[in-house]
Amino acid sequence: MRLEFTKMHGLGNDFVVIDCISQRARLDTHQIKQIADRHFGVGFDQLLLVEAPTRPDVDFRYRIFNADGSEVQQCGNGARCFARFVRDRKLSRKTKLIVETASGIIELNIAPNGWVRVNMGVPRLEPNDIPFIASARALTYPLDVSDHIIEISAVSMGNPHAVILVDNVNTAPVREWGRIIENHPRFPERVNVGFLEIIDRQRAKLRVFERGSGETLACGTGTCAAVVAGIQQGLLDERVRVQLRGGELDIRWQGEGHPVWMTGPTARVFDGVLRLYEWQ
Ligand SMILES: N[C@@H](CCC[C@H](N)C(=O)O)C(=O)O
Repeated sequence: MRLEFTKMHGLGNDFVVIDCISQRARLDTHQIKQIADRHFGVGFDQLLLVEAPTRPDVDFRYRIFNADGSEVQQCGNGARCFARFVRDRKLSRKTKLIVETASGIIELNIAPNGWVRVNMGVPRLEPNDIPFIASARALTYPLDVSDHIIEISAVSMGNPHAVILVDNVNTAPVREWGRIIENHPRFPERVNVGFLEIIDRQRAKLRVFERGSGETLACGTGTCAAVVAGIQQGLLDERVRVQLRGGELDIRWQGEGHPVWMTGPTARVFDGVLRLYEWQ
């Protein structure tokens, strides 16, 4: 199978993007993991598939796979790259795209400078919607993590997120706790784990240990979830600039029932061709 692809990134969260409208792509989990491999493949945090819509009121279908081959509901940095990809490949001339994902509809607005503003949808905070096992909804929940009881917030941005407040993201146990919390039995579909440091009411720092991919240089949905958790706890204002290891994102949330808006850059790194039969 011969497949053209583009390597892209959003703040260092990197992607292989494949146009499945102009070419036929059927990838199994083994092949996805091989492409994800940074030594034997191309390497990516997520694989993004651009597909024809399954309903008349949207422009495209957007599918997302983690490096471990699992298909997931949402990817914020990927959504911005998706918009840039369809514009660069001339799959659409629209500057506002309506896109279906496994967790619902998102709206992508492309600015002339390549930045993209995304309506990431309304966050869900009920434990069952995340899904997270808890007897009732709360601002924070105690969770047992390697002999500690820590406090986490739980937010769904279409995909599940746990958010932990820390004093310093540089010294936070991102990999150690990230791995444990990702697979914690109270998160039946596993979880992305964000470590949030508040600088002031408009600025924060964040590191994210992503479900199925490990720590990434940035996570768009993780950033939205962390800002939602910070606003809910009265620590952040409605508009927040978040510093991630790979750069900065602008997040706006007007509160419960409103969608989260995320604005950030996109980058195209190179185009390539995969010949999957060579790996068998
Ligand atoms: N990098 C992403 C999130 C990708 C999916 C995540 N790892 C999951 O399993 O839910 C982003 O920018 O949002």
